[in-house]
Amino acid sequence: MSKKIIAPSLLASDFANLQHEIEMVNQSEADWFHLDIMDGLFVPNISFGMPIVEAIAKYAKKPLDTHLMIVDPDRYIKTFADLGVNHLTVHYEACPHLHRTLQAIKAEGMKAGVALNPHTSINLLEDTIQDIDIVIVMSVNPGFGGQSFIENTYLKVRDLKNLIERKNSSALIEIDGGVNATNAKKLIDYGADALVAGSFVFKSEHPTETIKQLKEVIA
Ligand SMILES: O=C(CO)[C@@H](O)[C@H](O)COP(=O)(O)O
Repeated sequence: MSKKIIAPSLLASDFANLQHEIEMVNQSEADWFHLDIMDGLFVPNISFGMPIVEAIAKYAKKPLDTHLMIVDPDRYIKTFADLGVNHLTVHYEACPHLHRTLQAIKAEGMKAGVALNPHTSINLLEDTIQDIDIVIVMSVNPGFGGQSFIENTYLKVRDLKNLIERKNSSALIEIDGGVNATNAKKLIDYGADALVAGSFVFKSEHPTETIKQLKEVIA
């Protein structure tokens, strides 16, 4: 069975101690860094941009899994590649030419991801799933950390897994929003490969131990 992945979201970290938070993830059993880029247009919140991604890239020793919650993401594909990002995920809802966008991400040497809002059907990936490396299934409405997990996500993950198998795609399924030690195992059982965890990790008393706990739960 392939290794299951935990990706702490730095959105919930202490930005005043960012280097310390990055080192914590470096030293932990986490697999990826998850970076949430929000523009205040696609989502009603602004998070952080290029200078912070550059600072993170300087210290991070694990892949940078970057989730663009922005309109017109094509404008910044090369910039993120130059900053050292490994996975670049765009929103289905923000890409009128999704196939072209995926090719452009891959041409820059990054894994190409597509994120689906809670209202967006997995069936819309029928014609692109073979070109996708990662599908982020949003289990909250994007824009904020610390929200409650949407229960319908389990069935969506199951249906997406079926689509991936039916189409012989190698896409990984990543779940983002409200992930904790209670829902993690069930998400993996329904077909998830990677789990993003923000508040559950960074707001806990011992983040390294919390990451270890998540890894054990999904092993
Ligand atoms: O993309 C997003 C929110 O839009 C997520 O990555 C959250 O940052 C996850 O945070 P928690 O729900 O785990 O606190």
